[in-house]
Amino acid sequence: MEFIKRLAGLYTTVQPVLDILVLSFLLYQVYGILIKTQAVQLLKGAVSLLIIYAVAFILRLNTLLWLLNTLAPGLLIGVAIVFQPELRKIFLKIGQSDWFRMGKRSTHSHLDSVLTSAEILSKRRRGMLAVFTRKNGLRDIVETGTRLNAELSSSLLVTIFGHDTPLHDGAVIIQGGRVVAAGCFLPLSEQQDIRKSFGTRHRAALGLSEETDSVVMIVSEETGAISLAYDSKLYYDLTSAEITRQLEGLLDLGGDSSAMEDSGNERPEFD
Ligand SMILES: Nc1ncnc2c1ncn2[C@@H]1O[C@H](COP(=O)(O)OP(=O)(O)OP(=O)(O)O)[C@@H](O)[C@H]1O
Repeated sequence: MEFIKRLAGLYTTVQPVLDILVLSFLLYQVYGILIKTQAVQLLKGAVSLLIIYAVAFILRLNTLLWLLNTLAPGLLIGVAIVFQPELRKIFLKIGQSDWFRMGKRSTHSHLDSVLTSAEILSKRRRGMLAVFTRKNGLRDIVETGTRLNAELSSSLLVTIFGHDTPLHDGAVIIQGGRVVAAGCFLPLSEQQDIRKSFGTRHRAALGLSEETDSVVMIVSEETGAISLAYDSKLYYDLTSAEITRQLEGLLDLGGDSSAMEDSGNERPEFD
């Protein structure tokens, strides 16, 4: 009995810390999702309205307060309509998050296999789209293609993308060293400021990176450029060393993905 009382006493001390930790974690996750879905505009709008409301409340600007209170339901519906794509992306990310996933993770040799195949395909001017899954599951995307569940190897990827077979059209989904599916259809990005010369392959890679936390490697059929798309950005025409460094960080293989921001020539490719 004494022990339970002590435990309860200890919990009372720890409770505020736990409260703050859980709240910080949730706020951090929400912030991450907002940044990655480019819904910061939505946040800025909401904060501006809150500030106006607070000022009106403190200064007792009754007419403004009345107007804001009257318009609030309409504003909420309006915001939901105007920011429907952003809200959709936020909910998609939350819904697909699999924070407790225990599945196998990608390793260095998986990364090397994909990069080797990308280099071979690049020389042969064959296009490729390879998706590395991270926390978000891609069940819906996998359903659009053909399930393979095959062991990942560079020869398998070169076989898929190097020949005009039905599976070369679309993307392969890679998870934990296995090619889960091929010929998958990815959502197309609607970003306007992406380079005009980019076709649907690059748009599809960018589109998936807007809706999920996946990393997509693209080989351009036209130029042979190897690029990466993640966190709603496209990093065009990277060297093998840059790709390795990025993927090491993004797939938790001991590298540093923040290196992208530090080096000059690796800016996202928009104009
Ligand atoms: N939504 C999509 N999901 C998956 N793959 C797609 C999608 N849209 C296009 N692709 C792939 O991209 C190919 C068309 O590439 P397109 O030439 O339009 O793009 P691109 O970005 O200019 O690339 P490239 O530089 O390789 O020509 C299709 O044959 C198909 O394999």
